[in-house]
Amino acid sequence: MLTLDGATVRFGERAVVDAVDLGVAEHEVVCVLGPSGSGKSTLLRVVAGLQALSAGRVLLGGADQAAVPPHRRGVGLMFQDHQLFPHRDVGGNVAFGLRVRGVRRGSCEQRVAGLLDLVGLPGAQRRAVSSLSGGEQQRVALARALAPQPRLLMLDEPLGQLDRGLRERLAVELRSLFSRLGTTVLAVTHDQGEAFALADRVVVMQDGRIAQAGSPLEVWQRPASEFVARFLGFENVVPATVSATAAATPWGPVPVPAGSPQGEQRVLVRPAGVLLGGDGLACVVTARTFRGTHVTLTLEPESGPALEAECDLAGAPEPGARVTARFDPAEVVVVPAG
Ligand SMILES: Nc1ncnc2c1ncn2[C@@H]1O[C@H](COP(=O)(O)OP(=O)(O)OP(=O)(O)O)[C@@H](O)[C@H]1O
Repeated sequence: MLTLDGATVRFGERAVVDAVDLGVAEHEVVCVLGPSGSGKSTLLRVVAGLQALSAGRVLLGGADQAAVPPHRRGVGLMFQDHQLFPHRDVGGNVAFGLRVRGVRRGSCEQRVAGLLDLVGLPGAQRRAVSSLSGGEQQRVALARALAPQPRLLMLDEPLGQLDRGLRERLAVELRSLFSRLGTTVLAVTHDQGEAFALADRVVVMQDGRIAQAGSPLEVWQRPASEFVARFLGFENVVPATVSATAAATPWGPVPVPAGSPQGEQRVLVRPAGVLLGGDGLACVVTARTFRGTHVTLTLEPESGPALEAECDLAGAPEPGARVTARFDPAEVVVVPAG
């Protein structure tokens, strides 16, 4: 459906999108994830035809888009601030793309009603946009983007403005909606939870380049670099010298899975892999955070940086308690620095 081939955008000397190769298959939902300024929005603008390439190609359905203006590309774009027309009602907003394409009033009204059902706002045609909550406005913006049946739907921080609870719920709803409709989606977000809930495939960007691409599970289980690991929120990452199945780290020896890369690397220990008790690294508990199903502890070890540990609600030690920490190799990943 979509192929980016060495796509590069330079502003002055700086490549904001740097030789990106990326494919999106029909019916696939791909989420581009990355910190602010990593080039995500520019990438979407390139595909939409709103930003010219300095080098490389954009192909849609196999056809080079270099000479195709934005309105002829058949892509829908939904921005983070949803940009609804405040003076049109909900129906007028959803119908906008249909009316400009010359769809007749009767079939237009039918389509609008169907789309509002689809996004969970049945019968909302005559409501004023200003009377809607943030989440409802988001749904209207989505219905408007879906209305012309774009072959590729692009979402820029689709749930960015909403509070966390609503964002998670809408991400799950969107995912099921897209799979029912068979929509091909390229979304960008800086929120890993949103990306993981929405996507078949996640693409992590770092300074205009792809740092890692894979299924949410692959990326979560095996971050490709220290950058990706930290971006996903993993804090337990230290320099390490790996030899066979042990790594020398500032925390002392850490067991690593067989087949791990050897030599100077970084070691990531997932919080669930920091086990309390037994013969291990002496630590003091400095913080305890309740997470609903478990407790996250911050430990200050006798050597090395702070450690984050996850443990059961029952019997979780209090701040100030002295504990020992061991490491479960199943939760340890050796990653390259960078
Ligand atoms: N027209 C422009 N001229 C110069 N620099 C630009 C232009 N557009 C974007 N940039 C720069 O390119 C970089 C990438 O911007 P982009 O908006 O693609 O990042 P992003 O990953 O989408 O960030 P955010 O999550 O904050 O929206 C930023 O440093 C930005 O300042």
